[in-house]
Amino acid sequence: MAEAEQVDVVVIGMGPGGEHVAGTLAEAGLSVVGVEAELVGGECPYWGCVPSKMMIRAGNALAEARRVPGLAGTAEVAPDYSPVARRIRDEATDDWNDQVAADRFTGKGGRLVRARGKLAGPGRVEAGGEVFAARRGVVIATGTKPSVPPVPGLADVPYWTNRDAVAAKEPPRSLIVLGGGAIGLELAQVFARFGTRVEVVEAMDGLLPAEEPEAGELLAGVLRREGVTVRTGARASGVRHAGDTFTLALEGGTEVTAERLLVATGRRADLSGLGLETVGLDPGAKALKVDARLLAAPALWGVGDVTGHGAFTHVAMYEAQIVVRAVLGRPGPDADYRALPRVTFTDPEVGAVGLTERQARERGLRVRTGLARLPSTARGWIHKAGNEGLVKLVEDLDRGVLVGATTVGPAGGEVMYGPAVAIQAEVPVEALRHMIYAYPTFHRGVEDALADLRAGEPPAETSAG
Ligand SMILES: Cc1cc2nc3c(=O)[nH]c(=O)nc-3n(C[C@H](O)[C@H](O)[C@H](O)COP(=O)(O)OP(=O)(O)OC[C@H]3O[C@@H](n4cnc5c(N)ncnc54)[C@H](O)[C@@H]3O)c2cc1C
Ligand SMILES: NC(=O)c1ccc[n+]([C@@H]2O[C@H](COP(=O)([O-])OP(=O)(O)OC[C@H]3O[C@@H](n4cnc5c(N)ncnc54)[C@H](O)[C@@H]3O)[C@@H](O)[C@H]2O)c1
Repeated sequence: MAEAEQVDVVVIGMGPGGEHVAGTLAEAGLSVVGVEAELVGGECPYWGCVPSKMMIRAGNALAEARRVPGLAGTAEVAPDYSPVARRIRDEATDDWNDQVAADRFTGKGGRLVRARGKLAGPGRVEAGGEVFAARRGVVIATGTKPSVPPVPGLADVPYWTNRDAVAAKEPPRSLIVLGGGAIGLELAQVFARFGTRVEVVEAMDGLLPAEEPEAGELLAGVLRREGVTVRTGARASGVRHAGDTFTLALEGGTEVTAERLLVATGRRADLSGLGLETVGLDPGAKALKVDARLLAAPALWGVGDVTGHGAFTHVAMYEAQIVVRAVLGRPGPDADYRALPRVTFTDPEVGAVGLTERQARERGLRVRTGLARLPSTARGWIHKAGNEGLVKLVEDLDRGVLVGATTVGPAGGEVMYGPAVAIQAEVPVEALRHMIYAYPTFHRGVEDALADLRAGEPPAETSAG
């Protein structure tokens, strides 16, 4: 084996999490090797957040134009996907070329190794035929891959993942979306708005099943009104592909056909091949288990999707900051996921933070919930077309603080920020009730939901004690 080159830190995986750790440490003067098998920047800029949000921006523009009748006259809407495809190539991905990102890292003094990296014992990493010995430690930030369910026939057909959907130059004529989570719903709505006949097939009883059921129900109604077929509680029993048609068979005998099939049934960390066994860790685990300092083993940190704390770029960046502090020996708080925010960028957006009612009850909390419907607020009523939304709050009755909030609406992701601060800072609900909420904003729905918490108080005999 080649003699090991001494460096300070090796980062395996240069997505948003790894790139932030590696770049910041290199800027701080450490000798840092960043190992990347595909593109520096990872899933988010090339096949995830950024291009998908460009698609959504375009779809939303079409939807707003279609809302002109009844509000402001007439508008002729003729969808054309080519500006979207062009923008994804020219502005988001440089045609899937990461030179700018690679230069950004090496410009900070880092060394990039384009290869698949793996551990070769504590503090040692093999990559591209070289071995590195890291004095301060190794960071694993290898992200996730699409998780493809074991539906008979699926592995043998040319299904799409998010990568194919983002790279498409035209919307398909028809599309089956397997999975009604964040990826499935965001992309289903965009393509439908560009004229694709879309059918969403979700195994659980509602859309976005990890979030409050009220949010999934509201979204299902919106999508159906936009012409999307939504099937929930639908289990796929087989898939076949012939000519240019996919046929998805559902338990119960129904068959669904379309030109394309998008599999959006979650993501999984792939720990095999990372050499985790060489440091005494389980390569068959579902995620890299880390502690509140993001340590998986002595001087071995995990960052981002691979840790299983929530597959979001903001989680990767947050964890990266904690690891940077740890490597540099700077003080700072442990990781704290109480106010973990999520936004599904459908229209309406589904903002969520902290616990759902169900999660709070499962933790044994005595909860009280409050719900406000956006169309009943002044701003929602004024907004009219496209005003679907709600605010749902979950209070820990014993502590008198919010532990969860869901904010669905035209600006649902932005409205969530207020409740997020309240949850993180444990602001008493009593104090939230006596704040001034600007009129007529969408976030006044939070005030209404707080009032509903009061109205929804359990009867005196059960609430005592
Ligand atoms: C369609 C879509 C839309 C999304 N939208 C949003 C959004 O709006 N907001 C949001 O917060 N999140 C969104 N996400 C999630 C977001 O993309 C991820 O949470 C984020 O990219 C995770 O960053 P990461 O650094 O953990 O991993 P990744 O971005 O997955 O990067 C990991 C990197 O490691 C590399 N790698 C893996 N194994 C090795 C190895 N052995 N050696 C070397 N390199 C390796 C990979 O090639 C990859 O570049 C979206 C995801 C998808 C798919
Ligand atoms: N806006 C955002 O922040 C954003 C956008 C896209 C993705 N992401 C991240 O990427 C992750 C992955 O997204 P995703 O949508 O693939 O996963 P997801 O876990 O959010 O949703 C997957 C859905 O597929 C369903 N499903 C699983 N197996 C199925 C089957 N055999 N048949 C039918 N349905 C099935 C699940 O019940 C679930 O509803 C998200 O959880 C999120 O963390 C974030």
